[in-house]
Amino acid sequence: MGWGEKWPAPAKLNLMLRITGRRADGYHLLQTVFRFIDLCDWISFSPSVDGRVRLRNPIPGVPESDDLTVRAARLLKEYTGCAEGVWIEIEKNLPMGGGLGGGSSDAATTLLVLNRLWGLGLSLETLMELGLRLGADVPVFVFGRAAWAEGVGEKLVAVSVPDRWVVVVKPDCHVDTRQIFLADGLTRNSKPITMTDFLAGDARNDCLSVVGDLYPTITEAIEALSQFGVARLTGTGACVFAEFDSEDLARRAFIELGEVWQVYLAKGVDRSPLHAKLGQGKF
Ligand SMILES: C[C@@](CO)(OP(=O)(O)O)[C@H](O)COP(=O)(O)OP(=O)(O)OC[C@H]1O[C@@H](n2ccc(N)nc2=O)[C@H](O)[C@@H]1O
Ligand SMILES: Nc1ncnc2c1ncn2[C@@H]1O[C@H](COP(=O)(O)OP(=O)(O)O)[C@@H](O)[C@H]1O
Repeated sequence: MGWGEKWPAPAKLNLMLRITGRRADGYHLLQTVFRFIDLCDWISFSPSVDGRVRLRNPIPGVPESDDLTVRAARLLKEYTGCAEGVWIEIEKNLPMGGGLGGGSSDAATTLLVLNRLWGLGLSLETLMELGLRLGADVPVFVFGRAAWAEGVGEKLVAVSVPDRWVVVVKPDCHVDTRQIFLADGLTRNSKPITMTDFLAGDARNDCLSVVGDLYPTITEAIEALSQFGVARLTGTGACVFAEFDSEDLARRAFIELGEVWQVYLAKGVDRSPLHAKLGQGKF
């Protein structure tokens, strides 16, 4: 591997999401199943001579120093004392505020790739801990496997979920995760379930009722997608998705829904495309 290569930052889906409690600091305790899809942002890195971390193409509306890739690179420097600098370039394909975890995935790709390029030798566990400081969704992207998650999403156990084709519909709205977790009507006391319960079909998302009330277009997207398959909300939205056993069925839904909605056709994968590219071995 070398400088200048493009590295994938895949999207995730929450195949179910239950809120089972709340910590003293206000963060919510969850049970969720994460799986990756082969829809990706792409990030490349080149060395800078002045030791600074800079973005070649800041995302409109996101100040450079707030960008999760910049924050991830600065955190690595601060944690290790590394004096290197880097130029980061992001090819942004994943919708923001969509519940696909794009910003978190960009951060994880930055942590894993710079750890290699800068020769820092940090373990996956350490990178997951650093990731958690950036956001609750970052650890799973560092982990790189479909996972059953608890805590705020940092207690992860690898799981295998069936291979599926996926259609994702992106309603024309951005959902603020914080706003959903602050909502009065949010269910916060769901009974914990097991992976067996999930596999038997218990796959609801506790955020859906609040999200649907606040954003009627998300309810409409669920209704539209339900004509083709079982439609679910990922994370706190805005995206909704359905899984299909065959590419043909998925493609039919993708084409028909694409006449009205912003849609994506993707394949579910158990292993993150980033980890597949990084290969086995030491992080
Ligand atoms: C709930 C999930 C499921 O994947 O939703 P999505 O963001 O993917 O839609 C995530 O865990 C979200 O993770 P992430 O998007 O990284 O959230 P963070 O930046 O850590 O938190 C944003 C805000 O949401 C609230 N928050 C987040 C996670 C959590 N378990 N409990 C919370 O109460 C907190 O108020 C926090 O300030
Ligand atoms: N590299 C990045 N890509 C996307 N969003 C980013 C990035 N860096 C910071 N953000 C901020 O994080 C917010 C959530 O983005 P994102 O992870 O795409 O959504 P979600 O958590 O709903 O999947 C964005 O609205 C943006 O303000």
